[in-house]
Amino acid sequence: MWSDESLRESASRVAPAATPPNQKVSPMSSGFLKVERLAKAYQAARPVFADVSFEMSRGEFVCIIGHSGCGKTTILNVLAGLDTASSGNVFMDGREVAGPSLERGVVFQGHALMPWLTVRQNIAFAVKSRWPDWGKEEVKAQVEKYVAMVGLSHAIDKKPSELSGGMKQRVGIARAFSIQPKMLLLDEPFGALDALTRGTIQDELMGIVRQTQQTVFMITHDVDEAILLADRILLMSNGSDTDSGYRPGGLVEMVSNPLPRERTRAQLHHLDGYYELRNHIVDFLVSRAKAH
Ligand SMILES: Nc1ncnc2c1ncn2[C@@H]1O[C@H](COP(=O)(O)OP(=O)(O)OP(=O)(O)O)[C@@H](O)[C@H]1O
Repeated sequence: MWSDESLRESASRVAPAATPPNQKVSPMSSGFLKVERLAKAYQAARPVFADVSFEMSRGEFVCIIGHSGCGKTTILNVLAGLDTASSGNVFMDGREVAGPSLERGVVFQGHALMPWLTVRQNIAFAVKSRWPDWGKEEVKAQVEKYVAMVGLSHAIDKKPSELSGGMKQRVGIARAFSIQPKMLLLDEPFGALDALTRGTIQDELMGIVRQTQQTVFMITHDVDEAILLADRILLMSNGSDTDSGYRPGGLVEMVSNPLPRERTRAQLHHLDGYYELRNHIVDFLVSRAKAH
């Protein structure tokens, strides 16, 4: 009912002159992010997933949901350029993703802050890496802007050991946003947080994403989190042994979120279509994600 079957393709081309010689140019680059027939196999005969193709538009928020081990983190790492696929290609903004880049911000469940640096210094480190020519004042203004965005101005000169788990995760988010990446990749960023903190940070993230029109790809196990945040939800199955042999995991469905984009956590349950959408995703996880 909500499935987006149309992976739009257009003939618009990226100027070859702007492309380094070792990078391919996507022949079809209508999507800001274009994932083409991605597969990953640690054992050749039993790929974790195969034939994963999807597109994302600029400014779109996409969540991916699937059971443990189906390959979500592997896909995110390939999008980040931190891992390579066994086959297939990823193009972002018309260029092939061939390695890590400051054009992509990544936030993992563990916040990965440098413990000997303050919040300000942690974020300044990222900002200076992104814009090495910037002066002190420019860096300071950028750091303070993004720390304020996650509500941590009062803790800007504290070290990670002086912060709660939620605060540390906010710093990770501020750091990822501060380099103004073309794309943000979030791997269960709130997985380790208590429900109350998680809810607050979900609201904050949603506000910042709407304000900055950031393109986001996020892994979550939380169906409500996906419904709150995502414009589209990708449903992924696990590889499994069937009567006709091993079948790799892959994308089973792309679900468009029909709820109004300006939704909030408090009103989510009252919106028309919420329970239908939730039941659809839960049914997938219970009965289709592992069965073929
Ligand atoms: N280096 C590796 N060598 C062999 N197998 C691996 C390696 N890395 C990951 N795998 C396997 O690949 C599969 C996919 O792993 P991945 O972490 O991408 O799954 P996931 O869907 O993100 O899981 P989770 O929800 O538990 O984080 C798993 O079965 C995992 O055991």
